[in-house]
Amino acid sequence: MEILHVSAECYPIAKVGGLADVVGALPKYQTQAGCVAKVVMPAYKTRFFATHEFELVHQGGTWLGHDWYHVNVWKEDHNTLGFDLYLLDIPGLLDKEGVYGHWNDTERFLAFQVGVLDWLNEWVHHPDVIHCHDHHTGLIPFMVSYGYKYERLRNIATVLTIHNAQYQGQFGWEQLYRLPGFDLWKAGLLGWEGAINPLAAAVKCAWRFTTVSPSYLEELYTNANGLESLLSSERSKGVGILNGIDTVVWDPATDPMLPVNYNELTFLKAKEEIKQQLCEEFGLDPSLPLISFIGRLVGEKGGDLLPEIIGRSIFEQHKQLNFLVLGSGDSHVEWSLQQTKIYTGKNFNVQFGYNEGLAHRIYAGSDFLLMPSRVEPCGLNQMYALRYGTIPIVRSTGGLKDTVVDFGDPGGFGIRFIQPAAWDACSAIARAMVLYHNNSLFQEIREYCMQLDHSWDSAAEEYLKLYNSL
Ligand SMILES: Nc1ncnc2c1ncn2[C@@H]1O[C@H](COP(=O)(O)OP(=O)(O)O[C@H]2O[C@H](CO)[C@@H](O)[C@H](O)[C@H]2O)[C@@H](O)[C@H]1O
Repeated sequence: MEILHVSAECYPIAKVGGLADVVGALPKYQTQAGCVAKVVMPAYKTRFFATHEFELVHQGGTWLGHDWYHVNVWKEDHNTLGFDLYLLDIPGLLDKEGVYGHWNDTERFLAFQVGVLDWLNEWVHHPDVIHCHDHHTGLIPFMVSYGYKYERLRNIATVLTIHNAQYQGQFGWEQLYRLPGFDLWKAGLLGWEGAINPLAAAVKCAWRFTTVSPSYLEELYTNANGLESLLSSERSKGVGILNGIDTVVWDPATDPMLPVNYNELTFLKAKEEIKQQLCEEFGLDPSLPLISFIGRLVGEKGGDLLPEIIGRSIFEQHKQLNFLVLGSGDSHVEWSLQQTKIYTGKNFNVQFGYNEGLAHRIYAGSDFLLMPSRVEPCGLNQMYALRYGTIPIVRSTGGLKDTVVDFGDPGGFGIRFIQPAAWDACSAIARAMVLYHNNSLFQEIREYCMQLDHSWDSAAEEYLKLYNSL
C-alpha cells in the first residue's frame, strides 16, 4: 500500500498549527505499519530546506491561466523524518517565508496542487491513495477525476481529511480559467454558494472524507460554516478517526526543549522545577497553581473568552492562582489580554507570537491547560498536556469530548465544562483549584494522565482499514 500525503504544512518543516503535527507524524506510523507513506508539501523558504540535503527528482513547468511557472521537486536525502519527504518548489510563488497570509495564496496553493499532479503524472508506478489535507489540497480529487491531462491518475483513490471546516479556501468563478482543462459539464462540482470552494469540491469528489475525531464528524452535520447540507448529503463517505500524537517528539523523558526531563516516576520534582523557571521568566508566583493556554487567539479556540475567564477567576479565587497565555491571533483579543494584564498584576502574563520551545516548557511546567474552544475538530494540546502530566480543562466539544473524561466520572482524569462562556469555564477552574489542593488525588491523576496512550498506532490502523476498503 502506497500513500501520498499532500499538505500545506508538515512538522518540523513548516508549522502553523495542528495540521503540521499530524502530517509530520501519521506517515511515520504508517511506514512503521508496513505501508509506503510519502509527503509532498510546498518548498517554502524554511530553515529545514536550507539546512538539509535534497536531491532534485523532477523538473517541469505548468501553465496557470496565462502564467507559466517552473516546478522543481526535491526529495530529502536521509529519511530524516522516517518517511519520504518531497518539497515542491515553484520559484517566485512558493519560495516565500511563512505558510499563509500572502496576497496570492489562492494562486500559490492552486499552483502547488497542479504541480503535484503534473509530477505524479510522470511516475511509472502510481501510489494507491492520494491523501489530501484541508482546503489547500481540496481541488486535487476534482482534477484527478475530471482533468483532461490527468487521465492516467483516474484510478488512484482520493481521501480528504478535514482538520478544520471553518476554512474552505473559496475564490471567485472568474479564476476558473487558471485550472487545467477539464470537462466543463462538471464545473458545478467545484462550487458552493456562488464561489469555487475547494473544501466543498473535495467533499464532493474525494472517494472518502475523514474528520479528525468522531464527535467532530457528527457536529459538522449541523455546524460546518455553511457546508452542513453538503456534508449531510455525502454522509455515507464520512469517517471520523481520532488523531494521535507523536510520542517520540512529545516525550517528557527525552524532550530536548525541556530544561529537565522526567517520566511518571520522577515528574513531581521535575515539573516543579520547570514551573519555577517558567514563573520566574514571566514574573509569576511559583507557589500558586498555574493554568496556561497555548494556541491561536481566535473565536474558534475561545480566545475572546480568555480575558473574562482570567480576570474573573483571579477575582473569584482571591488571587490564589496564575495564568499564562502563549499565542497570537485576532488583534482585539490581543489588545484585551494586554488590558487584562494591567489589572491582574502578578497573576497573569502573556507572550504573543509563536514559540515551539516555550510551548513545550508550558505543557511541562503548568498544572492545568485551559482549552475553552467553541469548535475543536480534535485538539492536540490536551493530549500533549496529558503526556506531560498537566491536567486539561476543556470545553466539551469535538475531539475534546473524545479524549478527555471528567475526573468526576468513572476512569476520569480531566476537567470538562459545557458552555462556551466565561462563567462555565470559571466554575471548571474552581473545581481545578479544589483538585489542586487535594495533594494525593492531584498527584495520582497526573501520574495516570502520563500513562494514557494517545499514540498514532490505532489511528494509523484505522486509516489503513479505510484505504483498504477503497
Ligand atoms: N503560539 C504558539 N507557539 C507554539 N506552538 C503553538 C502556538 N500556538 C499553537 N501551537 C501549537 O500548534 C498546535 C496546535 O494544535 P491544534 O490541535 O490546536 O491545532 P489547530 O487548531 O491549528 O488545527 C486543526 O487541526 C488539528 C489537527 O488535526 C486539530 O487537532 C485541531 O482541532 C484543528 O483545529 C500544537 O502543537 C500547539 O502546541
